[in-house]
Parts: sequence; structure tokens; C-alpha cells
Amino acid sequence: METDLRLESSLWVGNKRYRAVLTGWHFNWTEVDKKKTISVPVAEVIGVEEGRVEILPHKSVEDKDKDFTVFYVKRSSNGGSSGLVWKVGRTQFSCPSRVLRDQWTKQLRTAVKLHSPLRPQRLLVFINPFGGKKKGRKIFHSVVAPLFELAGISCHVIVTERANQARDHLLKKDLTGFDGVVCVGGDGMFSELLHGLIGRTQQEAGLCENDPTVTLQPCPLHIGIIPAGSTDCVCYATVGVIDPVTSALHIIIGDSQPLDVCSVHHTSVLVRYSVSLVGYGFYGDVLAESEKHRWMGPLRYDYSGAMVYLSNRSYAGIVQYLPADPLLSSPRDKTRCLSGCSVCSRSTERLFPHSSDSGSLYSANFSQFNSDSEGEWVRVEGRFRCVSLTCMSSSCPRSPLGLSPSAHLADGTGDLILVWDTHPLGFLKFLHRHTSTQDQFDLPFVEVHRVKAIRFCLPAGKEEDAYEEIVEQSSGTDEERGYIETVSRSGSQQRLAEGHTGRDLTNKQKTANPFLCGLCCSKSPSVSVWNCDGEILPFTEILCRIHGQLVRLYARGIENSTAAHDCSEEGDKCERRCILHK
Ligand SMILES: CCCCCCCCCCCCC/C=C/[C@@H](O)[C@H](COP(=O)(O)O)NC(=O)CCCCCCCCCCCCCCC
Ligand SMILES: Nc1ncnc2c1ncn2[C@@H]1O[C@H](COP(=O)(O)OP(=O)(O)O)[C@@H](O)[C@H]1O
Ligand SMILES: [Ca+2]
Repeated sequence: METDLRLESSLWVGNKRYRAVLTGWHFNWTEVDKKKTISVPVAEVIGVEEGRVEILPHKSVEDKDKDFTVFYVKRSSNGGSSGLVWKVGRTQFSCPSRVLRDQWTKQLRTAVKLHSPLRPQRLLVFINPFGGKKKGRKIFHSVVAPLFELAGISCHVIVTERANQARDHLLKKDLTGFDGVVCVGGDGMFSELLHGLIGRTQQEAGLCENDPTVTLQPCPLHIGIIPAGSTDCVCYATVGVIDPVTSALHIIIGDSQPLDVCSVHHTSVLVRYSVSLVGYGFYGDVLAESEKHRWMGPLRYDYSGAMVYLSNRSYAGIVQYLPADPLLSSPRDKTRCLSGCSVCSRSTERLFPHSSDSGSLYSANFSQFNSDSEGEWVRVEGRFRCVSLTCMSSSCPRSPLGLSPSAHLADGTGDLILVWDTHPLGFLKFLHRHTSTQDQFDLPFVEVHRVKAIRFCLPAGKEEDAYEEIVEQSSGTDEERGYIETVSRSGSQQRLAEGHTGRDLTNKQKTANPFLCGLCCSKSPSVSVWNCDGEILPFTEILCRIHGQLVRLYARGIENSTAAHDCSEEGDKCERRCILHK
């Protein structure tokens, strides 16, 4: 196959003569009598067009029938982010004959198809016009759509008119013909796609999402994220930069990054899924406070963070966790999960053992949860500043290495971070270390554990106190008190069936919920709320379980200059198992 695709000839770029070679894996061109070669992996070719073509407007500016233009991924300096920014490179070639030109375009297109089989042809795109700085529509139409057009991708675009529209669409509407789903927005929009796709896949597989011991079916459709939100943590942690062009190019070339997902259950009901943060205490309070200041845009988190920090709270709780196998990796091993991560690759083989193609999505039919190799549940009780669980590093522009810098995107585990009650300056030190390379776990009041599952509950007696507190502090009407009773005591099933979680609360309901007006209460509350990827959960007692590689994104993990080596090896010879050769 490789030899069939090989093509070599002289080509001109401008008035200089080049020797061009297509080897199957790479397209290289070297100026005659000079040493410097430009080498583009075929998998990173965006498009090949006859003539001399511009990106915008996407049309041939001169009808030269011996010319062709190649568009490809070009890496540029990262402006301080952890990953690399991708831009569109373009080179116009002239051939000695039209026959040779047709041969080049045909061979290049065939090679591209062969070496990047996951490239989408048709995408379903949801734009949240209100996310982040409200630029979603503009970003899509002016930056992303022209690139998709260049790559021959057709899109069905839906600008959302309400929260949960994207989730409901994915749960109910016909999705035939789509290769992937894209959101233009923030972590909340990504979360809608996540819930829609996971829910739809389990429905079709006849699996019960409420049962935390069930092995869920991985989703067949890939998810693309065009960042246009406030935190953009999922994009930053899987791509390494917040840049719509970079993300669009990862979608175009059909990159594939599996991602662990955490299911959160209350009693015997699924509450939500999370990929970044399930956090009680500080992060829960920051989210609850920030909902009141949505008008501030992304700054609301910094303002609310400062307010909540100054309110100096800690909360009693019981945490139980099921440790992951310590021989595989550790949250303190100072490694980073980068593109082509070997810990994640080994996990793919462990999670999908019957698959000949280690990346197959359809063979996860053994239970990781009930396996006895993981050991026993561990129980701790005390007062915490915060309890956080994250399936990945959760890096974002605010914290470039994230909540847990050595966490892995796709190893089937999460990191549990326990911050015990401490003096305010100690806690500030902990928070501040998130903004630098200093180790936030190297503090006497902080613990971190790599886990498969966790449980959280209030200490005996507090449960009843919490309930009393909710009703007592509520200044609402009987109807509002009824709502609180429903969410805090018995009605989880019914509420969840109706799709009620934090962001769905009406203003009236929010006023009735003392968690959400915590800062205006004189008495410091004894319970916090859970922040689940930016959604407030109306339950304190939860069970979380990590599902290894449940979804796949159009991404490849964070590339740094070494991970993105200029691979000149072919097939199995590539020692670093770069993305081309996995
Ligand atoms: C002193 C500086 C401290 C900086 C601490 C930074 C910690 C950052 C951790 C970020 C974790 C991100 C997890 C992702 C969560 C998102 O899913 C979720 C939803 O995002 P969306 O609105 O885009 O849809 N975002 C969030 O829940 C936001 C959490 C952000 C917390 C930021 C806290 C800032 C704290 C500032 C403290 C300042 C103390 C000042 C003392 C005088
Ligand atoms: N048209 C809409 N009107 C109101 N809310 C919406 C709409 N579309 C999506 N949402 C909701 O807005 C929330 C925030 O969206 P997101 O794109 O994450 O922005 P941000 O990062 O600024 O929070 C999400 O939870 C999503 O469900
Ligand atoms: Ca993980």
C-alpha cells in the first residue's frame, strides 16, 4: 500500500525548484541544492486544491491548470500556554505538466484518507450565543466555518435558544449521518453534549445509567470543542491552549483523544456526569456565589473566589474512597499526561482487553468496578476546606497545570484532593500554588489519592441539622419550602427525571435555596454544595465512579515541543509512539 502511494518529482514553489516526495506517511519538499526540508505528516494535511487557492475567500485566484495548493497544520509559539498553537500553513506548487498535477492531487488525497480515517465529513454543531464573552457565533462563522469548508466538512448548525437544548437534541433526535458533534461554548456546553451522547448511547444499548456498578457503553460519536466559554477547562486540558483555530484543526484532521468520565449518583439515581471537577466546600461555594454575578462574565469566578476565600469556611464530612492500583501511577509522580501518553495507552489495553484495535469503542464488557485487584475502601472523617475529585488535570488559563498536574486524561482513574481545615494563610498558599509550578500537594493539610470511586456523606446528626438549616434559613413561601423538601429529602428521582439541577433553577427557587445565598446569611452554613463541572448539585450525599475512556474528543492531548517531534519514522519504528503511529 505504502509503495503504491509513493510519488516523487520536481515541483516549483514561486521561482524555486524543489524535490517533492510523498512517502505515504509524509509529504516532503526540499529546495534543490539546499539541505532544508519541509516535512508535513500526511495526517496533518488539511486539504489539497487544484490551482492557486486562498483560504478566504476559498476560491482559486488564478486558474492555472498546472498548479495545486496544499493546506496543512503548522505549529507556532504558544504564547505561554502549556500546549502548542496550530495555524494553517499553505504552499502553492507548480508542476511541469497537468498530468503530473492531477497525479499529485489524487495521490495526496488518497494518502490523507488512508492515514487519518477518523476525519469527519458531516458534523452537528451547537453554538451557545451567551457563553463566555458572548462571541460564540462570531468565532464560529468567521474563524471555524471557513476552515471546515476548506476541508470539505459539511455542518448542521444549531444556535441554542435555551439551556439543555443541545442535550435534549442528542437524546431524542435522529443522528444518522453525523460523524461527530461540536459545541461552541464553555464547559457547560460541553457538559450538555456529554450528557446527551452518554445518555443516548446507554438508551440504545439498553443499559441503566442509575446503577453505578454497570459498565457503560462508550459513545460512538466524537466530540469537538470550539472554546468560547468562561473557564474552558476541558479544551485547555485536552489541547493545551484556548484557540478556536487549533481546536478546529484537531477536528478537521480527525484526532481522537479518549477521556475518563465520572458518574455522580445520589441514593440510587444518576445525578450527573463530570470530566473536570466534582468539588465540595470552596469550589462549590465559589460556583454558588458566582451564579449571582453571571453578568460579570468570566471574571465572576475571580470575584466570587475572593469573596468565598474571605468568608473563611470549612465543612464537616465523611469521605470514603476506593484506591486505584498504586503500581500503575501516582498523583505525586511528577509526570504529565501528554500527547501519546504511555500510561493512558496501557490503560486502553487494560480497559478494552478483547479488542484487536486497542482504540475500539465497542468492546467494553467487563466490570472495572467490581474487580478485587483495587483493594478496600478507605474512610476519613473531619473538617475540610474542600474535597475535590477530578478525572483529568483540569488545567485552565487560571491554573496552567491544573487541580492535579499529574492526572491522566484516559487512565480510568480520578484524583481525590482533600484539603483539611487550616488557617486562612495556609489555604491561600494552597490556592496560590495552582497558579505556579509549585507543588500544591506538598502541604501538611493536603492529601491526594488516585481513586476509582468515592463516597461522601455528612457525619451522623449533621444530615438532620442540614435539613433544619435549609428550612429555617429559607425566607420563602410554603411552595418554596416544598421545593427544598423535594430536593433535600425524597424527590431526587422525580426531580432528576425532570432534568432539574443547579443551572435549571428559577430565580424564585434560587432565593429559596440557602446554599445559593450562603454569603448573605449571617450564620455560616454547616453544609456546602457540590460543584459538578460548573453545575450545582442539590444533594450533599453522593457516590462517584470513574468510567475509563467513556467518550472521545477530537483532540490528541497536550503537545509540548518534545511530544510533537517531527516524526520521520514509519509505522512501528517510531519509538515515541506519536499520534501518527499509535
Ligand atoms: C490566588 C489564586 C488562586 C487561583 C486558584 C485557581 C484554581 C483553579 C481551578 C480550576 C478548576 C477548573 C475546573 C473546571 C470547572 C468548570 O467546569 C466550571 C464551569 O466552567 P464554565 O463556566 O466555563 O462552564 N468552572 C468553575 O466551576 C469555576 C471554578 C473556578 C474557581 C476559581 C477560583 C478562583 C479563586 C480566586 C481566589 C482568590 C483569593 C484571593 C484572596 C484575597
Ligand atoms: N441559548 C441559551 N440560553 C441560555 N443558556 C444556555 C443557552 N445555551 C446554552 N446554555 C447554557 O449556558 C450555560 C453556560 O454555557 P457555557 O457555554 O458553558 O458558558 P460559560 O463558560 O460562560 O459558563 C450552560 O450550562 C448551557 O447549558
Ligand atoms: Ca483520569
